[in-house]
Amino acid sequence: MLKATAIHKSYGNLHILKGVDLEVAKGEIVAIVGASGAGKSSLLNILGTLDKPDAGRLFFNGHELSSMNSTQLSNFRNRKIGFIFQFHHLLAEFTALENVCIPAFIAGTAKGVAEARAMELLDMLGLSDRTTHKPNQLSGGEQQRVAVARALINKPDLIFADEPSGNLDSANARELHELFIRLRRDFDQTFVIVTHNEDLSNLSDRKVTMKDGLIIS
Ligand SMILES: Nc1ncnc2c1ncn2[C@@H]1O[C@H](COP(=O)(O)OP(=O)(O)OP(=O)(O)O)[C@@H](O)[C@H]1O
Repeated sequence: MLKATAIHKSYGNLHILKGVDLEVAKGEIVAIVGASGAGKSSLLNILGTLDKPDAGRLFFNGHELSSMNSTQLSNFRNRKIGFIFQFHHLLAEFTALENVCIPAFIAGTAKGVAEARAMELLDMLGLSDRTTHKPNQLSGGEQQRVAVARALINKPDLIFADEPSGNLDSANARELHELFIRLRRDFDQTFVIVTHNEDLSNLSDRKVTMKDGLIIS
């Protein structure tokens, strides 16, 4: 599904990614682990097309992404990729339902269709009685599950998550990890997850370890 070859990235004179190769197959949960500063988030941002590599190639289902212009890339991101971050980045003035719908509206989905799908997702994630709550009326675990529903609304092929349970207590973290496993089992959902959480990396199908800008195992 995803193939990255010889990815390089520097910030100023800091060479952060030094030739990273990675392939991810459909239905896999890949955890990227490694010490702080190893380049995990930088790699995830490049794989998710949020940032551009200085050198290297990126393919998605055989299509080369490096040749797309920025409009094509944002369309691609909106339709094919979901993101979950450590801090959920929900919009404070919108309800849970509205937050989940936003990527669908950006993709041009009709309001009724988007809301029906958002309700279905919120229900699946145990949030059917929280749809009209605003983010500050939700617990941390609930906020992160709303962010998961938002990531899923456009039925993305691939979800990138950066420390998704980094801000959760252990019970909520465990619940989120089980949700990822359930989404993979029931929907063959593919994930690439940067995490320091051993529970999550142990639950994943494959652990990729980074050190000093390279994948070492
Ligand atoms: N936009 C940027 N400008 C300058 N330096 C950056 C930028 N983004 C990352 N870096 C630097 O690149 C290095 C790798 O950062 P990155 O966030 O990819 O590491 P990480 O492995 O995800 O670390 P952590 O586990 O602490 O999140 C760090 O030294 C960081 O300071």
